[in-house]
Amino acid sequence: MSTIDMVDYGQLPAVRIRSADGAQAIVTLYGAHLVSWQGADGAERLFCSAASRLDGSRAIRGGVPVIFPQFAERGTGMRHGFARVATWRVQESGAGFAVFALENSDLPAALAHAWPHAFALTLRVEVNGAALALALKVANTGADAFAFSAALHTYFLVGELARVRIGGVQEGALQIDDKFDHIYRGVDGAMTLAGGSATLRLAQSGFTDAVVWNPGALDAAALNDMQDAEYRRFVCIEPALIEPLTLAPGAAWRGAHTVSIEP
Ligand SMILES: O=P(O)(O)OC[C@H]1O[C@H](O)[C@H](O)[C@@H](O)[C@@H]1O
Repeated sequence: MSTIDMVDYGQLPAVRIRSADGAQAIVTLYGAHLVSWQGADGAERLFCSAASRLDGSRAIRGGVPVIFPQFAERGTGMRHGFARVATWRVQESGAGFAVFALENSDLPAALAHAWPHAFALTLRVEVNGAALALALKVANTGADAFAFSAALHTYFLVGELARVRIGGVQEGALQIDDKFDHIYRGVDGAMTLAGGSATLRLAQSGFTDAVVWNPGALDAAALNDMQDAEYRRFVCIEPALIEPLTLAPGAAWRGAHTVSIEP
């Protein structure tokens, strides 16, 4: 069986993508937010907070938020941009994949007003046995250039934060035990994440940077959409394009993120 169907995720309509070999992903239309990914082994690989709102009133805490057109507070617009709080459409689907789309004309007036550019975003989500492939495309469909940043703010589920080892971002493995927030610039090779139920191999293209983030105990306690102890259950490794890129009219940019489960 290889199909997509509509399911509810909390109060949010979502698309479930299944591959013939038993992998599956769930993506809410709110944010084109990948909230669950399981390889054919049936193990969940993404963290989603039990305290997250799932009603469209604020961004989902976990999964893979799509960050566009600004990263964090590096800009004058909404923190981490509006893509994660906008409602996307299903543009296409097939064996083990779906493509989600968002254009400026889909935005509520207030958001469209605050970022008055003509754009077309697509996010392609594909799963098969032991791999997840995400591809974000940003196209300038207007008559004027615009600048944007983007990221796929992936929350990986781990067994215990202190046992996590991240390879490929620095000399030797990176270990984290509490608050950590760092942008690694010019990341081009593969990264690895050990500390979940299997080692994951991460690769990215188009995205020039990788952000590694965990709020740590104090900041997690201050977040009202995360339970206090949950910070020990995830690490964010985010393919990112931090420095704003200027896109000419008619031009497009593509960023890809693939995650493979090591046997
Ligand atoms: O709470 P959010 O708006 O989802 O942001 C969560 C985090 O995102 C990124 O990883 C940033 O580097 C962090 O500084 C930020 O705290």
